[in-house]
Amino acid sequence: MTDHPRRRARVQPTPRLPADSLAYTIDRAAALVEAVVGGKALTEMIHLERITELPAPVRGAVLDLTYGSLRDYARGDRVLAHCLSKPLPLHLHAILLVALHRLEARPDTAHTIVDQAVTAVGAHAPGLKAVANGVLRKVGRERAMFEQMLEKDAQSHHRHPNWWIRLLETAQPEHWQAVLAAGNQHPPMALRANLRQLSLADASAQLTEAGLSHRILDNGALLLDTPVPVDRIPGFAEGRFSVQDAGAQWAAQWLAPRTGERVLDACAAPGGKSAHLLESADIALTALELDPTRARRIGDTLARLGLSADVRIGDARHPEHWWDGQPFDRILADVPCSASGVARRHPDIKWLRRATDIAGFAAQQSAILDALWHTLAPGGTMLYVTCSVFDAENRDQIAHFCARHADARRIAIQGRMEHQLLPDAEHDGFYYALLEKTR
Ligand SMILES: C[S@@+](CC[C@H](N)C(=O)[O-])C[C@H]1O[C@@H](n2cnc3c(N)ncnc32)[C@H](O)[C@@H]1O
Repeated sequence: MTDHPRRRARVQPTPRLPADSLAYTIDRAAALVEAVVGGKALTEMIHLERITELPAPVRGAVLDLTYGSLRDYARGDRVLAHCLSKPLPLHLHAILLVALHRLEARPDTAHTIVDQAVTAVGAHAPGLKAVANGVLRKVGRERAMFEQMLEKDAQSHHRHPNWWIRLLETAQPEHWQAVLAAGNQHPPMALRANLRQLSLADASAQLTEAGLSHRILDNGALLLDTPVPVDRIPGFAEGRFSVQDAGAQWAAQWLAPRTGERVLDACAAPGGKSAHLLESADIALTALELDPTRARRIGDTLARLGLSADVRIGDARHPEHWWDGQPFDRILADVPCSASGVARRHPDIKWLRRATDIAGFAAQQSAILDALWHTLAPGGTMLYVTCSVFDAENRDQIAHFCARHADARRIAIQGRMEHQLLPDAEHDGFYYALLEKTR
C-alpha cells in the first residue's frame, strides 16, 4: 500500500439488493468508499449518491459503515494487498474494505457479514463471489496472524498515513500517539447556547429537561454525553442552540469584539463563528467567503438565529475587490487549512491529502494574513485560527508573519502566546494566535 492510495474513481450503479439487507448497506457504503479512494471528497459524494434521501435507519447504517471503513482504510487495504494476488475492480475492493471494517467492529456477527458482503459482490460480478468469500474467511481463520501483521505496520496500527504520522511526531513529540488515537474516535458533540435568547443556566436546564445529559466546559460550551440528531435539541429551529465544537467556541471569546466595532470574519462559511460573534456583542460584521455556494450557508445560519451581517463573496487575498477602505477593529482569520485537527469528523481527508498539500495551505494562509493586515486599524487585533495540528500552518506560520511585519505584536491569551488545542474527548484540534497592529 502506498502513502496516498489515489486511484481512478468509478462509482457503480447499485444493483438490485433488498433495501433492508446488510448487503445493500455494505454496497452503498462501498460506493462512497470507492469514490474517496478515487480522490473525491466524502461530503460531495454523500450528496451525489443521494444518501440523505435514504430512510433514516438505512442512511445511518450506510454512513456509519462508510466513516468506519475510511477510519480503518489503511488496515483493510493492507489486508487486501496481502490476500489478493491481483487487484479486484475498485468497487469490489471497496466492498471488501467495508466488510473488513465491519468484521473488526462486530466479530460476533462474522458469519452474516461474510454472507452479505459476498452477496453484494455477487450482485456485481457473480464470478468473483468465491474470491471474496475466500478472502473474508481467511481473515476470520487467521485473525491472530493478521493482527500481528497490522500491528507492525505504522499506517495500519495508527490508522493514519505515514507522512501524517511523521509530521505529528515532529510537531507533538509528547502527544503524537494520543492525537492519532483521538483522530480515530467518534467525535464529541457540543452545543453553543444563544446568550441573546437565554442564559447559560437556563440553557443547561432545558437540555436536562429534554433528557440530554451534558457538562458545561470552561468556555460555556455544552458538551453532550452522547451525540444526538439536531431535532432532539430543544428550540434548535428557533435558534436557541447551535451545534459547534467546543474548541471552536473560543474564537468569539478570544477575539472579544466590543459594541459598535467593525469586525471582519474573513473566511466565514458556514457562519458558525460569525454567528457566535454576533451573539456576543452588537457589532457591524462583514462575513467574507470565497466560495459562493458555501456563502449561502452563512445566510441560513444567521437567519435561524435571527442575526444579520454584511455577507460578501470575495477573496481575502484581494481586499481591493470587496473592502470599502474603512479599517476593521477586529479580524477573525479562520483560514483554510489541512483540517488535520478534525480528521475524525472527515476521515476521507487522511487519504485525500498529500504531504505536499501542507506547503500549499501554508502559502495560501500567509497570503491571506498579509492581505488582511492592511485592512486592520492601528491598535486593532486579528485572531488567527486553524483546525490543524501541523506546525507549518500554525506556530511556524505566525512566527514568519511576525518576522515579516514589524508592526505586529503577539498578545497573550489566558497567559499564553498561542494555543494549540489537540483533539481529545472534549474538543477538536485547533490553533489560535492573537496579533495586535501597533501602528
Ligand atoms: C475553516 S473554514 C471557515 C469556518 C467558519 N469560520 C465557521 O466557523 O463556520 C474556511 C473557509 O474559508 C473559505 N476560503 C478559502 N479560501 C478563502 C479566501 N481566499 N478568501 C475567503 N474565504 C476563503 C473556505 O471556502 C471555507 O469556507
